[in-house]
Amino acid sequence: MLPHRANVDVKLTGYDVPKGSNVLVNVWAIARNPAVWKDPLEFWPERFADEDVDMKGHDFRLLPFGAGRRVCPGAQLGINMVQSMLGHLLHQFRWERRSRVDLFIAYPSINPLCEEIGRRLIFLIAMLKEEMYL
Ligand code: HEM
Repeated sequence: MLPHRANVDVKLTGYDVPKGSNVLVNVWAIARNPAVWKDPLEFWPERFADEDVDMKGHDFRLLPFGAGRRVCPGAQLGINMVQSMLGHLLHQFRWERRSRVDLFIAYPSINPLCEEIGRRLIFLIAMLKEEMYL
């Protein structure tokens, strides 16, 4: 999650977080935690159809838009845009399932790209942190 800064001394689940600390919620780890999600590394979107998972910040298992006071104000617009884009793709193209696709095995070249993008994002965040309020 985007970094935030504690503006007061606070105790969180037994840990002292001093005022001024940078705080990051590790959503990457939450999403891959088998205690939270069954077979977390499986691409299995039906998992969300089976239970009612709020994605606007009330269910801490899934936080695509963050939570609390700094939750993404564009969440509904984002959801509408994704649905509209998906609808257009489904409408304009004929889709068929050839075989089971493992995205990471099928496109190994994506991995280094993801890592590079990740590195650049971390660099960008570090720069923003210097320049701004993060
Ligand atoms: C699917 C699309 C989107 C995703 C996944 C997304 C995700 C996020 C996340 C994770 C945060 C950080 C929340 C936190 O720190 O707790 C955020 C913040 C923010 N988002 Fe989005 N967002 C999306 C679309 C949009 C759109 C369409 C807009 C505006 C039109 C927008 C405007 C913002 C703004 C202004 C913030 C900063 C809020 C603050 O710090 O007070 N987002 N978003």
